[in-house]
Amino acid sequence: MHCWDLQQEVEMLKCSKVLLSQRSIKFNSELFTTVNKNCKKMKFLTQNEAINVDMELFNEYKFSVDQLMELAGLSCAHAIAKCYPVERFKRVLICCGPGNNGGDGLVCGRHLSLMQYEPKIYYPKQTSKELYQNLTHQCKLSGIQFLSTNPTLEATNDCYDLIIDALFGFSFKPPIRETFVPIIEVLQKTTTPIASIDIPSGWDVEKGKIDETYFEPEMLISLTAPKLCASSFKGKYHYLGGRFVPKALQEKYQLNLPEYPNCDMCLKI
Ligand SMILES: [K+]
Repeated sequence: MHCWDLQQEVEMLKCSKVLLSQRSIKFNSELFTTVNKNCKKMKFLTQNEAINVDMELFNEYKFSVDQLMELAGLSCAHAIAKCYPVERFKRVLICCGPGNNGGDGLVCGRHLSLMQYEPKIYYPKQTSKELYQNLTHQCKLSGIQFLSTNPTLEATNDCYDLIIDALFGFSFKPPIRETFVPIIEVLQKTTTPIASIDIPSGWDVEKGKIDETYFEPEMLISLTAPKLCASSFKGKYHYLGGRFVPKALQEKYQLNLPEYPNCDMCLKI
């Protein structure tokens, strides 16, 4: 990828009146940003903004959790399949947390199994809510095995080609509670690539890597819009998923999302 000065690039686009549907630009050596077709920088959300967008989708737009989770999990499965082809990354471990991020992981697993992957799920803190019970039931009937103990470092290195991190999303508040410390420690040391859903688990939603408990995923799939911590993501693949935000809501929060190509569920940013 070329190094560009953002301002110069925007000026150039303005002058030449070229409309580009999306463009990834690397500037200041590390920080990636994307400019939409109106040359506006995509917004990276604070934790409160992410929670407010979420609440508005449910309260004002009357979406149900099931609806959005299905689309979010499906978009993650599509993004993963683009970067990790099933021929080489068949054996997938999905680590699911207690909230909606974990639910996205369950949905993603079901879709990956339909795409011929062989996922297994580690889901240490299950809830009795009907939605999660149903998602778990669907995974089991799809032939997905649930692990009863924390996977060891050796198992993650030898028995899996890819790990999906669906432990925590935008509601995470550090520090990591006891139940999840062992799996986070394994994720820090494993040599198997990790794809994180929405937030790399353990990262502060806004400040990113604030203590030694963090791991570096190879892939990040930001849902709805990237959160502030995504600006310090250094992995190979950053995707946007969750193509369900109505235009009016995008405008209200000035998300400046890039255009998704055609009917794709996800977009490389
Ligand atoms: K996550």
